[in-house]
Amino acid sequence: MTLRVFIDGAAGTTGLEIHQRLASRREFALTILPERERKDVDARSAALNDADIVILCLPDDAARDAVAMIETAAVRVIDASSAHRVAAGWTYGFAELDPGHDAAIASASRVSNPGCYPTGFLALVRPLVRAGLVPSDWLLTVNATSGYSGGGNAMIAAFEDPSDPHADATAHRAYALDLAHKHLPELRAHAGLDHAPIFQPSVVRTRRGMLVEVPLHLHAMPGGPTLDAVRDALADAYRGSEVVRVRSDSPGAIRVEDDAGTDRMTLYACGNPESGQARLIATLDNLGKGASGAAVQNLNLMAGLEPTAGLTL
Ligand SMILES: NC(=O)C1=CN([C@@H]2O[C@H](COP(=O)(O)OP(=O)(O)OC[C@H]3O[C@@H](n4cnc5c(N)ncnc54)[C@H](OP(=O)(O)O)[C@@H]3O)[C@@H](O)[C@H]2O)C=CC1
Ligand SMILES: CC(=O)N[C@@H](CCC(=O)OP(=O)(O)O)C(=O)O
Repeated sequence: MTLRVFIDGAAGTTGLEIHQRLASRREFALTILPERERKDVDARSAALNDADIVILCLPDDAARDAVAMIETAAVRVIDASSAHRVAAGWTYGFAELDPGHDAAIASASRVSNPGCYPTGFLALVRPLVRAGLVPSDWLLTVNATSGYSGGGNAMIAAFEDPSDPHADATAHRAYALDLAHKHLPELRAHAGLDHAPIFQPSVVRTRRGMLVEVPLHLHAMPGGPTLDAVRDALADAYRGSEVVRVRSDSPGAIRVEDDAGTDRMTLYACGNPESGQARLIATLDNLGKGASGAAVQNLNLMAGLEPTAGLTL
């Protein structure tokens, strides 16, 4: 059966990438509104209610409005925005979050795609909390770097503006200095932590890619887990996954672009076994596993298809 899929926000960075990934898929009949109608409430309402599955690639407020416009739970939703990531009645769309979580997504009516930074953080931390290696009340920090496409069309235009002589002035910019970034609720809740981490994001002059890092003083933690125990817990959590890969080595350097252009994520447990200090690192593409790739993975699951169909791994 061909499923009718409406991408609301298809002219945006995330929506465009989802459109490109789905354009050649025969299992789906896509609805994309023309430029003159893409913000027309009547046209969007008709498309939203005529679909089997809608994918929202909109700012948070517009995503909430879109959900309110849907008249029946029979229309299933994947929301790429941060509007519903800790909302009751929504399934968090990170298939590898826990064993069996892919089945919860497959049967869900309302699925919220994870944030790009949380995808890296949760992949590193949640299995360690689940295994009891990181206590739920431990205080964590997450340092992260994103390509500028993470800021959508507006940030891409600012970094690439040919008319601005200063457009290339920024190599690296720290932000969210008020420690109130919109990702904090999902970072805490889905990691299973009592306290939100200190979240230190930055954006760099590369178009896409992401590096998310969690430092740990293993020696100070209850039980003093070893670096090997941490690496083994990560390897156990993602054994058999085509999307999330755990490297057993510790390379000399890891680049923000290492997984750019793909829908995969790579995890590392680096550090110094002598001093008992670790640097857990995830690389992914903010527009791949961090957004559009995850949305297509969730769509595949909800449609009962091979989860990795159409993904670049
Ligand atoms: N970029 C990324 O790496 C990631 C983005 N996301 C999330 O995906 C969502 C989309 O982000 P992104 O693609 O980057 O953003 P963009 O700004 O690139 O795209 C958003 C699109 O939504 C359109 N839009 C805004 N309001 C409405 C409306 N009322 N009705 C219809 N269309 C509307 C915009 O049109 P116009 O520009 O004309 O206003 C634009 O085309 C966000 O919620 C973001 O948090 C999630 C993970 C990663
Ligand atoms: C570089 C940059 O600005 N990144 C965005 C995060 C990406 C985004 O808005 O989307 P999600 O919340 O859905 O991940 C930010 O920090 O707000």
